[in-house]
Amino acid sequence: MALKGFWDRLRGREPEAPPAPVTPPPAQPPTPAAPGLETPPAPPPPPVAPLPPLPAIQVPFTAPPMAEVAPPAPPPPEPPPPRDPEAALAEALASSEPEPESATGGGWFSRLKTGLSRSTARLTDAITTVFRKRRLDEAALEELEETLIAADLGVAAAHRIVEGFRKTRFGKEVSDEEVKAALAEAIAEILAPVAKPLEIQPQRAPHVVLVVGVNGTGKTTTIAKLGQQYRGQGLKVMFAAGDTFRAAAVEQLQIWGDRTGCAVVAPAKMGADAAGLAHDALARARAEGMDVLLIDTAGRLHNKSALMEELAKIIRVIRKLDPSAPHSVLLTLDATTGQNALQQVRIFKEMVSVSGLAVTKLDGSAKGGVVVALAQEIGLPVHMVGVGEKAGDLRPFTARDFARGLVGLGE
Ligand SMILES: Nc1nc2c(ncn2[C@@H]2O[C@H](COP(=O)(O)OP(=O)(O)OP(=O)(O)O)[C@@H](O)[C@H]2O)c(=O)[nH]1
Repeated sequence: MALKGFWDRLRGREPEAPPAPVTPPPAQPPTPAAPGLETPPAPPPPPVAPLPPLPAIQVPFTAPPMAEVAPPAPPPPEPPPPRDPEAALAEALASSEPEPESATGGGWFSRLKTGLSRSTARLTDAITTVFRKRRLDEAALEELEETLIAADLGVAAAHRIVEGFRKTRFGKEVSDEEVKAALAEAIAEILAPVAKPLEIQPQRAPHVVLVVGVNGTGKTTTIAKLGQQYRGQGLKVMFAAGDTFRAAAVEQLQIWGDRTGCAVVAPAKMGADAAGLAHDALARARAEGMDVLLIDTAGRLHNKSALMEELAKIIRVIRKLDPSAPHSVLLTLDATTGQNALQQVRIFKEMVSVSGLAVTKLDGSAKGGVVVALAQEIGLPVHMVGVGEKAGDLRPFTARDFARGLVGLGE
C-alpha cells in the first residue's frame, strides 16, 4: 500500500483510500426448525389487512413558476461502442500526414493555441477581469502574482514576472490587452533558454534515445510520433520495446512500427530482461545501418530503486557496444499533472542523467503553465510538446509561440 501510494503521488494522483470496512448485516433471530426438516419452508405471508384511511395532512406548497420547472431529463445518450485500439491507431496515423495550412485553420500555431485553450482560459480570465483599465498598484501586482501561481507557473516564475512589471509599469494605467502582451514577452524570456530541439546525429549510427517517464505520461506515443517524424526526414528508425512488463505497450509499439515503417525489436516473452533487449536492439540497429534507435522503458516497477536499477542496467549494457550511448535521455511529462511534473523531473534526475523533456497532453490540461515553472525551476531543455494523440501533434517547442499561445495571443 505504501509503494502504491508513492507511485500514485508521483503520478499526481491522490493515493486510493483503503477499502471501507465491511459491516456485517444485523443478526437475524434464528428461525425455529420444523421437526425433521433442516430447512423449514417459509411460512406463508400473513394476509395484508387494508390500511385505515390516513388523516388528511395539509402541506403548504407553492408551485414554482413554470419557467423554473426543470424539463424531464432526456434519455441518457447511448454509450459509444468500444473503440478497436487498432482502428483508433490507424485513424491517428492516417490523420498524421502533414496537413495543409488551410485545413488546420492557420497551421501548427493555431493547433498549439487550440490545444492550450484550457490553460489559456485559466490564465487570462482573471487578467481580463482584473485589468480592465487599471492602475498597476501593489494590490494589482499581488492579484497578478496570485493569478500566475493559480495557473501553474510556479512561485518563482510568478515572482520574476511580477517584479518585471513593477520595474517597467508600476503606477501606470494598463489594460488587459497590454498586460497579456507584456506577459507573453516575460514568459517567452523565461522559456527561451530551454527551448532547444532534440538534435539527432545520424552519424552516431545510430543516435540512441532512451525514453523514460512515469507510466501513462506518453512515452510510447512520443516514440511513435518521433519515429514518424524521422521517417519523414528519410532516416532509418528502430524502436526497442523495453517496457517488457506491459504487453500492451509492446503491442502498441509494434503496431506503430508497422504503420510508420520503423523496425521494432520486441521481447520474446513478457518480463524479459529490458537491458538485454536494449543491447540486442542496439546490435541489430548497428548491423542494419539505422540512424536512430528509440528505446522505450517501463514507467513503473515495484519500487523506485528497482526502476533506478533497471535504467542504470540498460545504460551500462548498451555502453558495452557504444560507450557514448545513450546520446539523449528524454523524459516525458504529462502536463495534466501540473506541479507534480516538477517532482517527477527531480526523481528521474536522481535515477538517470535526463538530457531533455517532452511535455505531453497539453491539449487535455488547464495546467500548461507548468512548462514555465519547469523552465524557471528546473532549466532542462524542453524539446517538444504534445497537444493531441495524432502523430502530427508532437512539435518542437518554441518559446515565443508557446508563450503567445498560452496567453491567447495571435502568432
Ligand atoms: N490528448 C493527448 N493524449 C496523449 C498525448 N500523448 C499521449 N497521449 C495518450 O496518453 C495515453 C498514454 O500514452 P502512452 O504513450 O501509452 O504512455 P506510456 O508512458 O508509454 O505508458 P506506459 O506504457 O503505461 O508506461 C495514450 O492514450 C495516448 O494516446 C497528447 O499529447 N495528448
